[in-house]
Amino acid sequence: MPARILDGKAVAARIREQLRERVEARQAAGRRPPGLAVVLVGEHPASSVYVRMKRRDCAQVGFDSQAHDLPEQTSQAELLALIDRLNAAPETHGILVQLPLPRHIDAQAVIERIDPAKDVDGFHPANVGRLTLRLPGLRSCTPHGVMTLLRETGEPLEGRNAVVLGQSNIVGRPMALELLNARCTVTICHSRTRDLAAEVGRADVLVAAVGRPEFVPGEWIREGSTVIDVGINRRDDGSLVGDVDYPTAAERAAWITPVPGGVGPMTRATLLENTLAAAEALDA
Ligand SMILES: Nc1nc2c(c(=O)[nH]1)N[C@@H](CN(C=O)c1ccc(C(=O)N[C@@H](CCC(=O)O)C(=O)O)cc1)CN2
Ligand SMILES: [Mg+2]
Repeated sequence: MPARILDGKAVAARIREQLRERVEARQAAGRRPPGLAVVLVGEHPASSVYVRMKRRDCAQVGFDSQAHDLPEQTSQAELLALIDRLNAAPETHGILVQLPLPRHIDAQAVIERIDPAKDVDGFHPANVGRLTLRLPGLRSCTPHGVMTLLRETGEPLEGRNAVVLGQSNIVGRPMALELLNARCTVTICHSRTRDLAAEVGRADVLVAAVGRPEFVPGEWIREGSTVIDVGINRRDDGSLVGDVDYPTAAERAAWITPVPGGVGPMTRATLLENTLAAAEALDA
């Protein structure tokens, strides 16, 4: 039986519709719309695309989308000064600084300058710490979105073997914590992992976030597993592929995310959810 598709695009559209209704209700009660400041430094081509999509999503659900497009030469001090202003602005509930930043800027210093209550990316150490301790807080969008998507399968996660490929701060590490909090048995694999094929073969739930096109062959995939592909790799012909070899993996998995249309739209929908949650908490 070929795998069933976990359609992130459709789930994200449903989330946006629910958010639009909640924003309408908020405004009917005389409250301001959630405000999201999206900060883009320089002209990284993929980042420009993602930022445009995020701003379009905001408009669709009735958020106040606040654009801050800064030149490549922006200094770290100038960027930190902008963050300070946004931290203090009552109309700004969420602050997102698109990554990667130009090399002359220390991204970690920028992340740590954002008020944790407005850190809708969930990257601030305070929010990562809260996730680690199973305390409520703003949770990183891609892993949080993956958890929403996993719920769509209707299959319980408790006790399942989850394998995360990749240990980045944005995806791999928070993803492993999310799965642990859902009471999976979690393995994180990275470049020093000895027998990747064997580890992947034990995965009831596999999350691939290595950033290498079609890195995971279908023959590694456990029969009947759930395969979540976080990779978004652009091929020379302009098309997108994930980190998993989709056609062969889909022959063995029970559920699989497509690329595009899987995790990417869920990352963006979760950003909107986080922004509304931040607005509700800040304006309470
Ligand atoms: N501040 C942040 N920077 C970055 C993040 C992040 O979560 N916060 N993640 C990635 C990029 N990213 C969000 O910014 C992102 C990438 C892709 C998509 C998406 O919707 N992809 C579509 C395809 C888009 C296309 O056609 O190119 C899909 O997968 O269907 C959403 C978010 C790095 N930086
Ligand atoms: Mg995708």
